[in-house]
Amino acid sequence: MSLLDPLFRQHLDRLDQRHSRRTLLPVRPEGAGRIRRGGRTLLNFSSNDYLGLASHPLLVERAGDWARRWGAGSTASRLVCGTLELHAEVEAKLARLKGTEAALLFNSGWQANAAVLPALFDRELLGAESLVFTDRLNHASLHHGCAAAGVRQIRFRHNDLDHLDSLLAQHAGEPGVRFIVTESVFSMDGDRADVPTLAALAERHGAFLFLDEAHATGVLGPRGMGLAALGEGRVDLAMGTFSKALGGFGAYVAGSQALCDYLVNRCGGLIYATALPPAVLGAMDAALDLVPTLDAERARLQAVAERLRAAFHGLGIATAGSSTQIVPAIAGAEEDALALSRRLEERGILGIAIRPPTVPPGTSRLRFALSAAHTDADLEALMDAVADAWTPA
Ligand SMILES: Cc1ncc(COP(=O)(O)O)c(C=O)c1O
Repeated sequence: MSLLDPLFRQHLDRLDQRHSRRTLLPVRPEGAGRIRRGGRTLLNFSSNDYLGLASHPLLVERAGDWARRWGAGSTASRLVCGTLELHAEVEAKLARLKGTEAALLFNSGWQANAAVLPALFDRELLGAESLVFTDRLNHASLHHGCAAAGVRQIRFRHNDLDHLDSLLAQHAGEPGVRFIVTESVFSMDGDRADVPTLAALAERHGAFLFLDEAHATGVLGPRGMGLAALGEGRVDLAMGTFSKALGGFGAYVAGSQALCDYLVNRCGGLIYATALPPAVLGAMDAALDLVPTLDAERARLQAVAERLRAAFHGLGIATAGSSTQIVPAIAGAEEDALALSRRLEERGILGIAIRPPTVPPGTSRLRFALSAAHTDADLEALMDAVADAWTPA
């Protein structure tokens, strides 16, 4: 019993009343887009394992091999003695693939965003408060980074670059470095940002462009290296993760050498955290070998997503602005999304309900994430189950 348990319980009761309480439900991965939960095998359309690499033998083998050769832990932070030759090798390989001068590994995407943004908005570095323009639907970790830095966000309407342009113009006379902070693929709507236009706006308004590529890395852009790698304009910092299409864990920042060297000296989340361990680095290294070879899987993923969207539209189900492997089915009310998710589970499909505060109120949804591991028969099963379970509002 902790001192605050009565308050914790009150809070949980309120969440129960609003159908908003979350719980942790253990599952067992079964590979090939399937998991086992509550004694049943379910087709999993809720993971971010877009290329099916989480169980790929090359990643598993190299993770095990590097752990056996170099140990279970990295034993210290990057700046003490935790930077193994392996970190430097993976960073160099990643920078080559991304076409940037340098890359820097972080322990997770959340940690990278929460720690890198405050380092960039540093008043000592910039001499003034930053002007930070952010997409309204940015991921929680980007909000957290802004909040940790104590900056006020100037929010533009989701993916509305005319609105961003007008806000930048509106603040033109004010002192301070401008930052545009956004994502290339939005995790809950599955839509993309227009990166070349973002880069042009950044150029015109003298702004630093920070692009979160968590859901694009591995899936979009040349050799799956994300939309910043298109090279259509300057992206000052591309952040991405190894935890989604790359099948493992951890994150990266790719950009100039000076940017990465600065972060090594100023970014608390890198300086004061133990470095990633060899097994994780082994999986990263193997993913970087595989991902450039997976153009056929990427093309299929997009084609399958297109089919799913068409099927949903045929049923009258809105899919927000989805144009990627993430296809939301908007239910509206939280309890409707939860009921739908339960009905799908009865039909052998895992489609998790996503609710506020992760998405705006009134837009609770099932977020379906497709994977190259899903077969055509899996997709048919999903479409049949949704057609069966969906009750129009
Ligand atoms: C856009 C975005 N950025 C960052 C993260 C955090 O990445 P990680 O899961 O590696 O901590 C996520 C994860 O969901 C995300 O969707």
